[in-house]
Amino acid sequence: MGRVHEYITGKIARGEKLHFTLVDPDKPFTREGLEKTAKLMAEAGTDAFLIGGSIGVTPEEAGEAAGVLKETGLPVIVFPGNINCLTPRADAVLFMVLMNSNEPYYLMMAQVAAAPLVKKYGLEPLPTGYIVVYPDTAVSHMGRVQPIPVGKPEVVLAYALAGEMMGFKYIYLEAGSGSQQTVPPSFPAIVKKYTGLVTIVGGGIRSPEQAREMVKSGADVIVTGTIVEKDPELAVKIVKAVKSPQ
Ligand SMILES: CC(C)=CCC/C(C)=C/CC/C(C)=C/CC/C(C)=C/COP(=O)(O)OP(=O)(O)O
Ligand SMILES: O=P(O)(O)OC[C@@H](O)CO
Ligand SMILES: [Mg+2]
Repeated sequence: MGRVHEYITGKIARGEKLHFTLVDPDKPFTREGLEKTAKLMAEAGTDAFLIGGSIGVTPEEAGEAAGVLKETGLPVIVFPGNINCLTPRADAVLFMVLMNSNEPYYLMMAQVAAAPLVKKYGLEPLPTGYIVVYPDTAVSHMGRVQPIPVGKPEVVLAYALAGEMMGFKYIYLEAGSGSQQTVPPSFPAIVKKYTGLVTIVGGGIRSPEQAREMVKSGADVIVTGTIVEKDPELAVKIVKAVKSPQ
């Protein structure tokens, strides 16, 4: 596997928990504003930047955001809502299958459309099973998601096992950006117990306590986006909670 995968799994092997900062290049940003946020999050200890959005990202915006974020020296990973988010200025891409989608495009055709571009751009693909738990977010709407029953962690485990058997290295348990609730802690817990997948958890994490709970439940990587936009100082506290859960 490539350098970004080595970077992530190396940290996990050393017992670290990771934090990724999500930047949506569709949200209006100035170079100065983004530089400031990137610097703040990098100094707090975030481990990488994700760039992407469900709707409206132009390749130019993705490229500009990647260029600014790369100045921190941290990896920049595309988190694609679609192929429009791909940019050669990033280091890697979460090469995702939206496993609980009812839409063939998100199960195979997005990947077919993306693969030649990922190759041409020289992006490192990080093979990822993406599971969106709740309805009522941009991602669940765009992705035609079949929600996961919250009281049934064994359902999420079955997806994770299937993903692992197909060769994925990452599983992303997503509540949805801006969600009112996080994914149930029982989800990362069961995935961590029975698979060797790198477990990424995101959506609705707005406090250090929630982040700590996810990490203690087994999440390897915590993603925050909305809170970084709304309250960067609180986002810094969340990073610190991830980095030293107790
Ligand atoms: C392999 C490639 C290139 C693409 C795969 C494409 C797939 C499977 C996409 C899954 C469906 C999807 C729409 C994912 C979006 C994930 C994402 C970047 C979410 C970021 O948050 P937003 O949904 O933009 O949140 P806001 O509503 O807060 O802007
Ligand atoms: O914006 P928030 O709610 O932090 O969600 C982050 C990420 O998991 C969204 O895809
Ligand atoms: Mg968005």
